[in-house]
Formats: sequence, structure tokens, C-alpha cells
Amino acid sequence: MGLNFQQEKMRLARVQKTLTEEVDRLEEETSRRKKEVVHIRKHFWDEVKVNTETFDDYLETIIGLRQEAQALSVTQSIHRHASKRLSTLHRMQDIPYFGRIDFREDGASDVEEIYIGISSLRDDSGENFLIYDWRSPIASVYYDFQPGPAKYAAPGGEVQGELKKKWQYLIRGRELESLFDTSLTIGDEILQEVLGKGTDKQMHSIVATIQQEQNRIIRHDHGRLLVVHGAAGSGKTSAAMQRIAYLLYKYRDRLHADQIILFSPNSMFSSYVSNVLPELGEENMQQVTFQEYLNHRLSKQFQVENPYEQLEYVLTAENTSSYQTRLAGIRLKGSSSFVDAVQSYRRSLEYTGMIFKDITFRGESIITARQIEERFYNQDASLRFPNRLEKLKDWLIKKIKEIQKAERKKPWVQEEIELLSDDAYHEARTFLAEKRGLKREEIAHYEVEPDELGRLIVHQKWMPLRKKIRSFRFIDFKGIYRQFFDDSSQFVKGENTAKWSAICKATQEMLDEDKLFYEDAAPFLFLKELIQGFQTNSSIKHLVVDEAQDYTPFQFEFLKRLFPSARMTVLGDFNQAIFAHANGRVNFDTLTSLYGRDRTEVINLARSYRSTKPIIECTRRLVPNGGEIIPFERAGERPVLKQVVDRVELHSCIVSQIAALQRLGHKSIAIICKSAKESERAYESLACIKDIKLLKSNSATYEQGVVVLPAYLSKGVEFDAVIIYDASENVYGDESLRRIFYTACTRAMHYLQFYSVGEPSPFLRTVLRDGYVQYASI
Ligand SMILES: Nc1ncnc2c1ncn2[C@@H]1O[C@H](COP(=O)(O)OP(=O)(O)OP(=O)(O)O)[C@@H](O)[C@H]1O
Repeated sequence: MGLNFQQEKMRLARVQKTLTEEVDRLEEETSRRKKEVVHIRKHFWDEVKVNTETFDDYLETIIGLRQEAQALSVTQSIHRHASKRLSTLHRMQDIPYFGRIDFREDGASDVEEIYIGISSLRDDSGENFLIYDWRSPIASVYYDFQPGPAKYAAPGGEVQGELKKKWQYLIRGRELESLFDTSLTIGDEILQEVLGKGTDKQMHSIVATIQQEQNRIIRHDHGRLLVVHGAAGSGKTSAAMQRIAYLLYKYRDRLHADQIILFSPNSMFSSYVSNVLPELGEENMQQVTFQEYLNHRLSKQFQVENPYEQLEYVLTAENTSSYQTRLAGIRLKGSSSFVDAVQSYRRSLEYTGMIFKDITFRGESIITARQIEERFYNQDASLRFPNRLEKLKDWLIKKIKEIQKAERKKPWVQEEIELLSDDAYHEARTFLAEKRGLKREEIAHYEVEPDELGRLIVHQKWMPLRKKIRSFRFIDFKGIYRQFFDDSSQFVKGENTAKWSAICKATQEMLDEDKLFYEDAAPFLFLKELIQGFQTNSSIKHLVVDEAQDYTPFQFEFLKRLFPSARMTVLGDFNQAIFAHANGRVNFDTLTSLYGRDRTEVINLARSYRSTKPIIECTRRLVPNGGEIIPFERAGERPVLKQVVDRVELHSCIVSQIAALQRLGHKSIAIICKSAKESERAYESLACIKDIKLLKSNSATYEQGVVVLPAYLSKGVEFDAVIIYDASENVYGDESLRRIFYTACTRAMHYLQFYSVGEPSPFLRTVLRDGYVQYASI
């Protein structure tokens, strides 16, 4: 049976009326609650009588204060909830629902009509659902089944039944424009329509068009680790965002947005995805980059190279003498065998090799590194390593207490007392008097004894020293890491000796200047924490890692230990592994060992949605296993290659091509270069293009319009049209650049153009031969 368009229009109008009434009611409530909050804040102290004369008065004051604070917090919380609901309802006014299923549960006689939207809505009686939240159990039938037998997991157990019909609604400008019986239409009309549009400044939710395989990711709810491996444009990030919204709904009584962290590749990406959750009526999760975390932990001690500096080096310094050594170092330090090597090294420190620093006071060494080392290695070797360190710490604290006692008699203490300013003396007197329990009015008459003052001065002067000991700053972590790179180190196996020597030399030189290569940052921190114990953050319950192919085994080990209570969702695509450390690694096997096979699930996404079919037909042939990628059927032009003779011709062609693309309505156009260095040059030469922008690694927002950027910064984002600035053999001649080239090409949604100064890259040879890329006609 078909739906009656007119009746559906009328139903939509009825739902909109209910929505409007609900919006009016909530607007009134939020404004009233806001006034109440302001009132309570303003008159907070009028309602509380502050009297501390007697204990009873004091108690009464405390109770009064607490009551007022409670009233404020309750009103604030009601106001917050109402405002949140109101903003969701405002969004629902535009599109109250997008889908419907007609479902008959086994054993029931009636067919239920379930309308699905971004949030639920009940009728005036409060008994019946006019709209079901897309995350409700029954709504999963919409995403998972075609008409026929269907089931869903309800809190009380599995519900079986029959899906009679499935509909999609296209509502625009609050009007029902069309509706589709999805069991009759071929292809997905609404998905076609959504994907056919231009890109936006920010990513949007895909709630109305979630595909079955994506729904598995969104509702996946067991195990510790979910690994999603998917082709470029297969919706990994989109599904992950929807997944967060789903988890926030399902566990709304115990999971809050601030207990979820997304590790994103860069700030531009963070800004790009930051709209999805608010669009679904949820608060945003926390977002961070691994680099930010490393800086937070290491920047006091080292100047840490950032990942883009490392990439830029790899992409542009091939003619320097240290290049091959550095590359070998990056690969070695990013491997899982290096994780094992560092762990063995740490175990060896139980017997020998710990390096300590002298403990000094006023420039004099009071406990030497040698004494500390002796003490450490003379302890009972059967004690666990962390316990030995704890004991060492206790011994040091005790020892400096003794030295501190003797210190009081030293002349410098007397000198300090004499030099005390009036203010400092007053402060010291107040502190000492209060410590003795004196009342405020008695302080001024308190006679401070010189001994007492001396004790205080010494105590204060030694405070930083005690702090240093408590935080293990008497351990020379840099020295210990440096020692690992002594040529003779037996921990790194299978590395070519000459290469290993060169890697050691380069690493030690950097350390000597208090600098860390990016590839050393995670291993250094890992070793440090293996020694002193891992810092943990148990408040985080869910961790999402995007662009996971760019993480080293060290980084994952880290995340696992740092967030011991978190479940992890990891998204990646090895074809886009652009960092040099990833060469050779083509799967997520190391990830499976993180929590074990039975606590890990891997889901593959093969269908790619971002680009038109002709673009995907071309790009999937650029990578070895691209045959597995399935293009979504969306028509478009074949990618085009234009070979030019020199840069002058290149720039003139790009300028006219951009004007042509803009005439065709493409709003976001990216000129993607190999490196930042090439991007800068291109930007300067193309400065005549109106409003052209150069994106750099520190760019915080994803820009629309015409942009020039290095390929590695384009990760995760997309553009209406992509121009590969110079796809020549000269630039993309080396096999190691295949993945970066692929990443750049897969950013295009509707149009992909290659330019080549001279011979095109060998990556394009087959696609040109087989006609998946056409030569430009002029
Ligand atoms: N089910 C869907 N409905 C509508 N749009 C979708 C759907 N799935 C993916 N898309 C769109 O496809 C594009 C690519 O999605 P997304 O960025 O999530 O893919 P990805 O796998 O993370 O890509 P990459 O690895 O290349 O960064 C986005 O524009 C997204 O909105």
C-alpha cells in the first residue's frame, strides 16, 4: 500500500503543531528558570544570615548556605535541561522526522507506524510516540532491514516481527517535499541527494541515511576495543560521531560528553567535526591531538618536534646526508619490536643502568648520584621495581630531613632572618602563631623565637627539593634514554649495525641539545613511565582515535595505560598511512594484541560515499588492494589530467580552471601539494586568485573557498573539487609517496583534476592507460 501524500502532509502539520506547543512551553519555562537563577544569585546573601558567634549560629549559617546553594543548583540544572531540549526541538521544527517503518511484532495484530527523527516526541496525552529517537531500540530496524522478517534488541530481550514497509521523507523549509518507499525505489534517493550537495564548513550528521554496515559500528556495544578499517570516504568519522551520540543516549544516566575523548589528527579536523554532536542535540566530547598530549608532558624538558615537521622533513630533505638514517630511525622507533626493546631495557634496569642526578642545595651536592645508585642497587632485588623506587624515595626524604636539621645552624639561615622584610616577617609570624592555635587578636603580640623562624626558613627553602624527590626528578630520565642508544645496546635486534650506529649518534645529538625527534617522544615518555609508574585518567569512559593508521604501537600502548577505564573505538585506513613509520605495516594486528582477540572486534567498511563513481574508479586503482573498495553509484565526470611544460603554464591553467569550477558552482576547491614547502610556492604564484588561502599545520579552522594545502593536512576533510598541483613523476616518483598521493586524491567529492609538469607520476600510468583518467582536451 502506498502512502497518501496528502495525509502525510496533514500528519506532518499535526506533529509540527505539537512541536510548536512544546517549544512555546519550554521557552516560557527556560525564561522563567533563567529569571529564577538570576534572582537566586542576586539575593543569595539576603536569604542567608551569616552569624558565627556561637557554634549553633555557625551551624545555622552553614545549613542556610547549603540550602541556598542547593536551590541554585537545582534551578540551574532544570534550566540547562530545558535549554538543551529546546534547542533540539528547534532543530526538529525544520525536520521533525526523516523515516518511518511499519512494523508488526510477532503475536501482535496491529502494525505499528514508527516515525524516526533526531529525538523523540510524544503526543499531548504523553502516552504515544509521535516520533521515535533514531537511537531507540526499535529504530535500528529502519537501518538494518529491508521489508521482511526483522528483529531488534530491546532492554527486555530480542523482539522479532515483520517489517512491512520502510519510507524516507524529504522535508524542506518545514514542508513535505517528497516521500520514498525504499522497498520500491532503486538506489538511495536521499543519500544521492545528500552526497550530491556541496561541502560545508563543517561535517554534518548522517542520521537520516546511516547505512546498515555503519549502523553496526554505531550500535556496537561489547568488548573493549572496536577497530574500524574502512576505505577513504566510507564514513568512518561520520559513523564514529553518530556512535558517540548513540552512547550518550543509551547510557544517558551514567555517561557524559566530558567522559569521552576524540583523538584527532589536527586542530583543523577538530573544528571540522565539532558540529556533528550539537546538530544531534548532544554536547561535544573533548578533543585533543596526540601532539598536544606529548607537549603537555614533555615541553618543560624538551623542544619536541611536531609530526608535521617530521613529515615535511621526510617529504623534502631526501637530498641531505642524514636522510636515510633518519628514515631508518623513524621506522625502527615506530615498530612494535622497538616497544619490546624498550620494555626489555627497562627490565634490565632492575640490575644495572639506572642513572640518577645529584641532589643539590644552594649549589652544593648533598646526596650524590653515586650514593643514590648504590642505595638503589643494594636493596633487596626480589622487591618489585616500583616498590624499590618508592623505598628509595622514602630513604631520600628521610635523609634530607636529617640534613635539613643540621642546616638550621648554618650562617646563611641567620643571614636570611636578618634580611627578612617586614611583610615577610609578619607573614611568618602569622603562620607560626596560627599553627600554635592562637586567636587572630593574639597574633600581633606573638613573640617569634629565632629557632622557630630558622626552622621555618629552612623548611620553606627545602620544599622544592622534597617536591623534586616526590616526583622522581632525581632520576636522570634523559640520561637513561640516551644510554639506550649507546652503540653496544643489545636490546635492538636485527638492525643493520652501521645504520644502528648512525641512528644512535643522531638521537644522542638531539638529546644533548634537549631536543626530541617526534619519533622519540612517545618511546621516551613510555620508558619514563615504565620506570616511575604510569599516569592514568580513569574518568574517561570512551576513547575514539581517528586516523589510527598514523599511530605507532607506542602511542596505542600509551593510550591504553593512560585511560584504563575507557573502551576504545579506533578508525583507520592503511591506504592513507602517510607517516614514514607506517611503511610496511598493512594491518591493525598490533592493535588486536592490545586487549586480546576476544575483547576486540574489527569491522571493515568497503563502500565509499564521498566521491562520485568515476573518481572512486580512478582512486581505488592507485592502491594495491583498492579492488575491495566499492563505489557508491553517483554520476560525475572522469578525473582529468593536463600535462604542461613548465610552472608558468601550470599556474595559468590552474587560474582558469578555478574560474571554470567556480562557474560550475563548486564552492570549496583545494589545490593539494605534496609538502608545505611546495604549497607556499604554489600559493605565492597563484596569489592573483581572489581570496585564495594557504593552510598550514597550525591552521585552526577548516576553510572554505579556494585553499592551497599540503596533502598531509587534507586528511579527514573533503572538498567539492580537488586539483593535484603537480602530479608529475618528478614530484610523485617515489613508491613511498603512493599513500600520500592517494590520500590527496580521495578528498575530492565531485571533481578531480591532475596537473603534471612534464611526465605524469607512475602512479597514474595504469589509470591513464585504462581510461579512468582522461587527458584534458585543450
Ligand atoms: N550514510 C551516509 N549518509 C550520508 N553521507 C555519508 C554517509 N556515509 C558517509 N557519508 C559522507 O561521506 C563523506 C565521507 O565520510 P567520512 O569523512 O566520515 O569518511 P571517512 O571514512 O572518515 O573518510 P577518510 O578516511 O577519507 O577521511 C562525508 O561527506 C560523509 O558525510
